Amino acid sequence: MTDYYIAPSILSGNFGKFTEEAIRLEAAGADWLHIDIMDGHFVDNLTFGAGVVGAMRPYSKLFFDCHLMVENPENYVTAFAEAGADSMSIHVEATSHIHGALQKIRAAGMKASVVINPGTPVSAIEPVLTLVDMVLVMTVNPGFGGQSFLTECLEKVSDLAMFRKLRNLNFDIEVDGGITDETIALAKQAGANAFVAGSFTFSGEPAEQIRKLKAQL
Ligand SMILES: O=C(CO)[C@H](O)[C@H](O)COP(=O)(O)O
Ligand SMILES: [Co+2]
Repeated sequence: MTDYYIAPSILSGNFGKFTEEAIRLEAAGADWLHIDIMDGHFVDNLTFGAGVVGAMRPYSKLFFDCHLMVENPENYVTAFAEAGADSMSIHVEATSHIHGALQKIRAAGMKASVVINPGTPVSAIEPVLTLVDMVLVMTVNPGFGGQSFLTECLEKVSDLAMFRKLRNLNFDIEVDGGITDETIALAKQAGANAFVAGSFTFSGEPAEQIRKLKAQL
């Protein structure tokens, strides 16, 4: 049986109240907490680093699903492991050493996940699909919340699901960007089982918004 995960993104929450937002999302029924780390280089936006993740950690039992939109993410593996991250999702476009970086994440005791931007084909990550616990398919260009879902990315989700079956692999498939109670059904149908939702979660009462998302699964 497939496990499905709703991962609200704290990117759309109140940046003055990270800990309170994490507590609120856990009470609202979130399965994971999606944490967007941006460096102002890989994407044109800046958020925060491992220090904030470590500060939230004692207040939440949620799985911390850390999405690093940073150049050379391999340099931050130890910091995120020490901060209590459960997984690190790193972009294949952000490092010349994706294979070694994913190995380093697992060696540090976290789940390893590789991310592809809308313009990156599945073939770019095929050589590392035996090394990952999850593939994150971006369904918007990374950097900002509140963008529209790119339907054309769904073909990559189905290709990954097919590849996984043919090779008898076992990774989760997450989608990130523009997920609503309508687009989540399309992503699920294509084969995704983890769904990031930032602006949708915070566009109403999070518990009610998460309930609407789960109703589609
Ligand atoms: O990685 C991200 C942006 O780069 C965010 O996780 C994503 O945009 C979530 O926000 P929304 O659900 O509003 O699209
Ligand atoms: Co994200």
